Amino acid sequence: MPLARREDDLNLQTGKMFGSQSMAAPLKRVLMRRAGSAMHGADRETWHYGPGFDAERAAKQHQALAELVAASGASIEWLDDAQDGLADSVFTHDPSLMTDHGALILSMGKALRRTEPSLHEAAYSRMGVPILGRVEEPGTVEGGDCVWVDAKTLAIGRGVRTNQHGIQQVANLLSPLGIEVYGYDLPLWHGEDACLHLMSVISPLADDLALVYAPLLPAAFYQMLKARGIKLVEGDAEEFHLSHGLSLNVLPTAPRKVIAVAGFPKTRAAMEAAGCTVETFEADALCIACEGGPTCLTRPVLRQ
Ligand SMILES: NC(=[NH2+])NCCC[C@H](N)C(=O)O
Repeated sequence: MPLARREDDLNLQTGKMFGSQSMAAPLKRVLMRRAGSAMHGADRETWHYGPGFDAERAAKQHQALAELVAASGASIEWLDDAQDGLADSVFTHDPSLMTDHGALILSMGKALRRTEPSLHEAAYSRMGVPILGRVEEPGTVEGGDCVWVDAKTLAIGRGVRTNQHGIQQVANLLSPLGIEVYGYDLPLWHGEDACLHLMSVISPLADDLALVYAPLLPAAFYQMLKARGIKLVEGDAEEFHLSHGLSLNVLPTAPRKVIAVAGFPKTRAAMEAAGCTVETFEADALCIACEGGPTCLTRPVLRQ
């Protein structure tokens, strides 16, 4: 029996438990890690966190995000909760990527995060999610650099966190599945220690709609989005700068239903004018201080 038929039969029997080659299809299952333990005692300078970082408030803000995610109908799978000093492991978007055929275990560009992919691999093995492949050193790819433009097209930002070796490995793993992988150069922006991912400058809101900060988008990526008829909503420039880019980091729980960081009314109004429903949570201590927003704090396992 062809593989696709066998998978369909299995899904009918068991209910689909993983798979996602879309950025905005309804979120059904997601991997997260509690901030209370992981960020406990984190040293601001070591992690490149801003002066607003406060581990206790970050934990509360993370809890508020988890409540919004759960209320959207997604079930949350928690990574092992431990005070292992891996403060950035709360940003579960980055160490792995989901496909309809299983998870890709990635390889981190930020040295302090190198061991995080093994936490994801352990969680997937517990959850029964197959591993499609692994990115190996010297290749690096972080999930925040990966954007599904559609189910057959993956865009990857090449920058401080993701290199050409890594992009080539992902292309080798995905091209037998009929998926095209495109690499796009990112600017250096605030330097090698700061976090600028491809997802820092775009948040898909639906299959045909995305929130962008166009001045920092790779030009060829911008042209691809336009050529594919994806409508672009411009995030307000001042709010983008004030928030260190977090005003743009928006998590869709379904097409045009999103969770955003509170405090950026112009960006919110632009999304609402494009037909989106926007929920927000306070995230100064967790997101703005630590360079990662609601998309970064979630690794979708099943979107359908
Ligand atoms: N997907 C993301 N944008 N993740 C943000 C990660 C933030 C984290 N502090 C880091 O520097 O790695």
